[in-house]
Order: sequence, then structure tokens, then C-alpha cells
Amino acid sequence: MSGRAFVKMHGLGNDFVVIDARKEAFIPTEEQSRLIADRRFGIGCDQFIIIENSEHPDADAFMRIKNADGSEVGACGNATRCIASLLMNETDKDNVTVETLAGLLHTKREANGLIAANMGLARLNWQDIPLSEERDTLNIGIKLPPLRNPVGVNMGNPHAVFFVEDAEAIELEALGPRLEHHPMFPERANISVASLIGEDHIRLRVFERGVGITSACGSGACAAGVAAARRGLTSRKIRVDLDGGPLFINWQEDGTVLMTGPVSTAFEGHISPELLHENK
Ligand SMILES: N[C@@H](CCC[C@H](N)C(=O)O)C(=O)O
Repeated sequence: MSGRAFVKMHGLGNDFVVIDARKEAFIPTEEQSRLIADRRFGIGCDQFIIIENSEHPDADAFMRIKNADGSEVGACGNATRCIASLLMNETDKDNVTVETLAGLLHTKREANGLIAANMGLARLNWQDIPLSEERDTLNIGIKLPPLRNPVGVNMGNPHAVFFVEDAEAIELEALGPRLEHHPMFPERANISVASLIGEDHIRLRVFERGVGITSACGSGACAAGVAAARRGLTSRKIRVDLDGGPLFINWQEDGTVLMTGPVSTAFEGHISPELLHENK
């Protein structure tokens, strides 16, 4: 079979095309990354992941992350758990360390088969973003629903978490793209709406930067867990229900965030050499 081998994986429906470039380098252009992620013209995924050799003595591999729009980013929680699971199967270990642009991430296979990733320190670098009453449209051309000020949490990538009465009632499809590109977020941002649905239990919907609404966002769940605890809505250990299912978040006393959930492999294949040379 000609063409580059790939594996299609997902964490709660947040899906990835994974290419192993440890033996044979693979350096896609932005256009090639977009094409691979395209659900009509390519294979289709939320993020395109390239596994590379790491030069760090403590890392098992380096993971490069490209959003569906071709942009390269620092963190992806669900992909970290998927790649960790691949590396665990390959090495027969239950603990592996994945290097990303955001740093070294330690992972563990739990006895129940779920994969836990320590996503590192949560940085509240633009916490409690102030929005004044009169800025209730944020100049995005639509009247906002009753949103409280968002909490800004950086998990190696930027998240703005808005707590609302009912996350299902928010028109995230309309709000997401406008807020993602709002000037208050210089690097753009992943936009979440969250509501409390029980004790230490929240509902979360995420509009991902460079992608759109996804069925689950791991770093978004971490950011929401930190934001909920910071706002005093929950304790530091919570369940986050995403469209694709639950993730378990623990904002540990050392400031790092542990995320636990399932991973799946959907299929394997080869990328047609034609695809990478075609222009749409
Ligand atoms: N799906 C992700 C987040 C991927 C990156 C994000 N879209 C960004 O641009 O920061 C996850 O599981 O964390």
C-alpha cells in the first residue's frame, strides 16, 4: 500500500489523524494539514497530530499539534491521552511522558483502562476578565445572553470559560467564532460555556479555536474545572460532561491539573500521495 500510514483516534469524539514521524520525517505545510483535516476533501479530524522523536531525556516522544485550520498549538488534552495510550501499547509501560510545545506531560493508564494526563500548571493569566455592563455586546454584533465575566485559564493554550445558567441554551455556533477572534484575546481563544448541574458536576460546551464546536475538549475541561473551583462553584475535583461524554478533572494542590477519560482507535489507513499534492 503506498502513501503515508496514519491512525484515526479519538477521545470522546474529539478526533485526530495521527502520523508517526519518528522513523520517517513528516513536515506538512499549513495547507496540507488543513487538507488532511478536511472532512470532505481529506480524511477529517479536529486535530492533526504528528509524533516525533523527543530530544528530552525524560520524554517518550514529542507530539506536534495542528488544528483543523492548519495552525500549530501548544496543547491538546485528548490527543495527549490518545498518544500516551499508543506509546503505552508500544512500550508495554503504564506511565509515559509526552513532550509538547507547552512542556512535558506525564500520563498513566489506570486499572480501569482510562488514561490520565497531568496537563501541567493552570495559569490564570487573564483570570476574571472584566466586562463592563455597557459592553454587553462586546462589539461582536450580537446581543449576548446573560454571561458573567469569563475566567481566563491557560493550559498551554488559551481558554475563556463563561458560566451561564444553562449551557444548552447558548447559541455557541454564533457566539464562538465572534469571541474566538475578539481583540481581548490576542492569540484568539477557545471559548466555553459551562453550567453547574450537580455537586462537583458541570456541563461544558466548547467552541475550539481553529476548529469550531467539538464533542469534547480536554484542555477546555481542565480550564473549566479550574475556573469552577476558582469561582467557588465546585471543589477542585469534578466531573465535566461534554457532548461526547464525561472527563474527570482534578486541580491538584500543586497547581497542576489531572484529566482522566477514555481513548479509542477508530481505524488505520494510508494517505493517498495525491491528497498531499492536490489543491482544492
Ligand atoms: N481538542 C483539544 C484542544 C486543541 C487545541 C485548541 N483547539 C487550541 O487551539 O488551543 C483538547 O482536547 O484539549
